[in-house]
Amino acid sequence: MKTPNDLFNRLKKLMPTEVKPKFTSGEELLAWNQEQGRLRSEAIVRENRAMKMQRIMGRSGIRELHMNCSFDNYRVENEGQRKALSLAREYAAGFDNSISSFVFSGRPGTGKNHLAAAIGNDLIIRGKSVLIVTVADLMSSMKGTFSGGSDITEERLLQDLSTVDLLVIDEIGMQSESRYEKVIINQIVDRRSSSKRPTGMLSNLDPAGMNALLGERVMDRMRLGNSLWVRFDWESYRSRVRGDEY
Ligand SMILES: Nc1ncnc2c1ncn2[C@@H]1O[C@H](COP(=O)(O)OP(=O)(O)OP(=O)(O)O)[C@@H](O)[C@H]1O
Repeated sequence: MKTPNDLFNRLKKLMPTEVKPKFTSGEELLAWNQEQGRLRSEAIVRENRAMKMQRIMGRSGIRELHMNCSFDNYRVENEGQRKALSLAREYAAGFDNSISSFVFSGRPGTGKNHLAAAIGNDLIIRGKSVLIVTVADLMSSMKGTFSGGSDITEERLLQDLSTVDLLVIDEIGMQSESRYEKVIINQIVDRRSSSKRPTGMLSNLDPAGMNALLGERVMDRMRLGNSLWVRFDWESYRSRVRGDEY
């Protein structure tokens, strides 16, 4: 059997003298080859992940508006924000192998999406798949699978939603959720928690309101492990957003 050194010596003979190879021995050639294989398989995983997001929502996992939200550009002006920021950072840092979900509830414009996107952006950099989606978008994707022209089934979409590393469901309670919406959210949270995948929820309702809306069964699953529940009860930041800060 040919060794990496035999192969390297043959390559050397074939190579024009002015070409400087990236390696100088058979061992280096082998290591280079293995590294290229590793980089290629990482690229394939990334491509598959991006394709999955496109398939689920027709876009990347975090909306453009929130792509630049980070822990560093979340401004702290009161104790509540300081605590929320620190808990969100801790949540992201401890995400690997964790089953813990999070619920950010409270007033509009207080940074629930900002901190959820900061968690998501941090995880994406670490190679995780993240999808932040509103209930309305979720339902229109589900309903889209019923149309004759759709090439994705309801089951496939549910499966995709249940297997992203972090799914964040936004605007819970914006409309009076229909029975179908409750069943779908129930199924997604159920599937995700039984396969040990965490879910994030963002809502203007308080925990009691979320319980009344989605039911004890779903909200109990959101408490698995060391889950994070934060109340955002300060003034809206929206009037201060200029649009060019990040
Ligand atoms: N503490 C903060 N520092 C910097 N930017 C902030 C802060 N809080 C909120 N923002 C910005 O204000 C805007 C509104 O915040 P965000 O969308 O996170 O609010 P929300 O709590 O999710 O609101 P809603 O309940 O209405 O969806 C965003 O552009 C966000 O980046």
